[in-house]
Amino acid sequence: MARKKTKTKSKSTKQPKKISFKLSKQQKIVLGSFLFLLGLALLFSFISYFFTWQADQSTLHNLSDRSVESQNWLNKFGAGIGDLFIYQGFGLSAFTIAVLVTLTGFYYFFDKPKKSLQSFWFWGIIVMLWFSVFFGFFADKNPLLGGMVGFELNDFLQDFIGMIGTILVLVFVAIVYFAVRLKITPEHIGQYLKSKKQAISSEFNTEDSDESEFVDTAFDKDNIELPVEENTEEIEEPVLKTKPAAEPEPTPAPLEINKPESDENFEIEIEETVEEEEVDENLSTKLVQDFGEFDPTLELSNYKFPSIELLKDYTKGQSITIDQEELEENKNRIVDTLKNYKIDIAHIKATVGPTVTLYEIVPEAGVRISKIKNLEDDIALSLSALGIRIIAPIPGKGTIGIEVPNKNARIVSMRSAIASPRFQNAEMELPLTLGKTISNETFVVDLAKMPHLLMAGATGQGKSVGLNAILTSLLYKKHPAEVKFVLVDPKKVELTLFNKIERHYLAKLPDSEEAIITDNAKVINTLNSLCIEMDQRYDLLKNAMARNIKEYNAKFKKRKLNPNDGHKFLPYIVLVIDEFADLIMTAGKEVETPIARLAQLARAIGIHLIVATQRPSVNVITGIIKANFPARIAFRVTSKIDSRTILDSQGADQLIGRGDMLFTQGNSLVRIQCAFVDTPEVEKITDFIGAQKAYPDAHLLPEYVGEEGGTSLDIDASDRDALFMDAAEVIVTAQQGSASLLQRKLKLGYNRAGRIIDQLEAAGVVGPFEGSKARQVLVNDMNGLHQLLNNE
Ligand SMILES: Nc1ncnc2c1ncn2[C@@H]1O[C@H](COP(=O)(O)OP(=O)(O)OP(=O)(O)O)[C@@H](O)[C@H]1O
Repeated sequence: MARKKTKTKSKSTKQPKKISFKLSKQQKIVLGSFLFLLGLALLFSFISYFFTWQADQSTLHNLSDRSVESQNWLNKFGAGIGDLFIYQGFGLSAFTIAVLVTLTGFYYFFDKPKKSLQSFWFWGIIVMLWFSVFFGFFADKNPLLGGMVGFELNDFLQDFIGMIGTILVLVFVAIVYFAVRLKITPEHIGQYLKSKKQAISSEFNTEDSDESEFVDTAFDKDNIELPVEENTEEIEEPVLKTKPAAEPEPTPAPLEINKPESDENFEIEIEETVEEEEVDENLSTKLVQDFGEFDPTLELSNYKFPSIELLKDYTKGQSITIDQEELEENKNRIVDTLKNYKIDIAHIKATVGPTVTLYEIVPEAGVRISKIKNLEDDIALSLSALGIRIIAPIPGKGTIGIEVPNKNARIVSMRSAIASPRFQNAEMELPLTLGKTISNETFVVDLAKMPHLLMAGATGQGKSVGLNAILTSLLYKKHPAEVKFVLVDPKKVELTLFNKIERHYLAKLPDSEEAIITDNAKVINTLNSLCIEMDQRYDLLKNAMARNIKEYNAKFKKRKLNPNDGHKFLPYIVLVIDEFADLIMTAGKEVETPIARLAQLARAIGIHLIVATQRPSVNVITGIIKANFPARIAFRVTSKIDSRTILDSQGADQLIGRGDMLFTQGNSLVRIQCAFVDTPEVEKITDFIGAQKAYPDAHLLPEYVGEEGGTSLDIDASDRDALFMDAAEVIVTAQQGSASLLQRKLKLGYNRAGRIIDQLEAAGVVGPFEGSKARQVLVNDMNGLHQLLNNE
C-alpha cells in the first residue's frame, strides 16, 4: 500500500511541469531555416548533377578521400546526394523532394499551420512516383529521367500488367490527382473550353466592329453576348431590329438574343455553385489555420504550477493501521446492542476509513429496516460513543451502516489528495478535492457542476481549513487566466495569505486598493458589481449564441468570436464569503438580494459562490439562498436544528470535528474527512505563485456606483467626454440606453462608456439607472437631440 502511494506521488509531482512536444518559436525558426537551406542545397545539387554526373561518377566511391574533388556545385555532398536521389532514386522527379523540404522549412520558419503541409507531402510523393514510373518507359534512352526506382517500378508493373496496363494505371492515378487534389471535374473542362471558344470568337468580332469594342470594355459581362448579337445579324432579321435599340440601352438586348442562343448560357449557373464550394472555408477556420487556436494562457505562458513538494505529508510512513482489537470490540458492542432490541444479524462487515469505521450490517431475514431506523437514537445511545451515525439503509445497498469513530484518527493530508490520480486526471472545469471518504477514496467534485457551495460548521471544526483546501485545489489545477477569486473575509485574518497572488488570481473593484474584501460596505458594491459582470456576460453569450461559458470560451478559442465586438475569453469567477452570518447581520437584504440573484443566474456564465457560516440558522441561510445552493458541506454543528438547517437532515451534530464533514449535492450524504492544509503550506504556495511574473493588475470587475454615489446629475456641460455627441447619436439612433452598446459601437472601455451614459442622463438624453435593464431613451430622433443640446 505504502509503495503504491509513493508511486502516485511521484507521478503527480511531475504533472505540473508538463513536458510539451510543441516547438517554441525559436526552435521553429531554427528548424525552419535549416530545412529551407537544406532544400536549397538539394535543389542546387540536383541541378548541377545533371551536368556533372558523368564526370563525378568515378569519385562516388572515394567520397571520403580528401584529395578527390567532385565537379558538382556542392562538391561531394552534391554528387553523393544527386546520385542517391536522381540516379539511384527517382530521376528528374527527385526535384519534388527538394521543393518539399524547402517548403517545409518555409512553413516552420514563418510558423504557418502545418495541415496543408501534410497534403503537400502526400500529393508531392504521389506526383514524384508517377513521373518516375512514367519516365521509366524511357529508361533505355536516358536513365536519369526516371531513376532506378522509376525503372524498377515500371518494369515490375509491366511484368504483371503489361505496357498498356501500366499506362492505364498511370492514367487512373492522374485522374485521381486531378479530381481529388485539383478538384477538376469534366464540367470545369467543358466550361473552360466553351469560354475559350467564345473568347476567340469575340476577338474575331471585335476586330470587325469598332462600336462593339467600346461596349465591350464598358460592360465586361456583355462581351460574350454582343458579338452573338452581331452574328445573328447575318442570319435573322428580327434581331437586326433589336440592335439599334440595344445600343443606347445595352441591358435589354441580351435578353432577346438569349432565346436563339439559349444553349450556350447553361454554364453561368454551374460556375456559381463551384464558387460557393470554394468560399465554404469560413473566416474562423482560416484564422485558426493562420494563428492556431486562441490560447488564454499566452500572456503568462511561462507560469509554473506549484509543485506538490510545497505541501506537507502528515501521514509520512503511516499506512492505515487496522486495530483488530478495536474492531472486534466495536463489533461485539453493536451485535449485543442490536440483540437487546431483538434484532439478529446475518452478516457484518467493516470498512476502516481515516477517522471513522463503517460497520455494514445485514439483518436476519424478516427484520424490517424501519424497525432499526426507529431505534436509531437508542442504538446510538447504547453504543455511547461520540460521532456515531446510523444510516438505515445505506442508499443503493440493502444494508444498514453504523459509523463509529476510530480511536486514533488519521490526518488526511492535502498532499495525498492532490497527488491522487482521481484529482490529477479529473476532466472537470473546476475540480475540487475535499478529502477522503470512508473507503479511503479521494473525493473529487466539480464546482462548476454544483454550482454553488454552502458550508457551515461550529467554530473550530475545520471550516477555514476546508476553504483553504478548496482554494488550494483550484490553484493546483487552474491557470491564472482561467479562474479568478473574489475573496470576502470579514475576520480579516483567514484569507490574507492570498493577497500575494492578487495579480495572478484575484479579482477586485477598480477603485479598491486591497483585493481581499474585509469591509462589509465594500461587499455590497462587489456583489452588485458581480451582478453587472453577470449581465454583461449574458449579453456576450447571447451575441455569441452560446448557452454557457464553456461553449462561449470554446467558440472564442476557435476564433469564431470577434474581439472587436467586445468578445473576450471569460475566466471563471469564484466568490468566497467567509462568515456569511456576520455579513447578513450587518448588511441584511442589501447582500441577500445580489447573492440570491447570483446564485439563481450565475451558473451558466461561470460565477460560482462558496459561502461559509458558523451559524447555520434560518435567518442567515434563508429559504431563497438555500434553494439555490444544492451542494452543501456541514462540519460539526452544535445542534440537530442546525444540522437540519444546513443538510435538511440530522447527522452533522454527530460528527467528531477536526475536518470530519458531511457533503451533499442534493440527495445522499457522504461522510468525508476533509483534507488538511495548514497555513504555512498555503503560505508556501502563495509565495511560489506570487514570485512569478504576474498580470499588471488584479482582474478588474465592472465599476459599480452605489446609490450613495449619486447619479452624477451635476455633471458640467464643459466636462463632457469628447465622444459625448457621437454617443448621443448612437443611443438616439438605436433607441437603447445601454453602456454596452456604446462600448461596442464606439470601442470604449466599460468605465468610459458608463461615464458617458451618466453625462447623457444629466443632459436629459436618457432616463435614470434601472438595474440590469437598459435605460429609457428620452429623445425620439436626431432633430429632437439637436434641439435639446442647442437649447442648453
Ligand atoms: N481536516 C482537518 N484535519 C485535521 N485537523 C483539522 C482539520 N481541519 C481542522 N483541523 C483542526 O481544527 C483546527 C480549527 O480548524 P479551523 O481553523 O478550520 O476551524 P474553523 O471552523 O475555521 O473555526 P473558526 O470558525 O473559529 O475560524 C485547526 O487548527 C486544526 O488543528
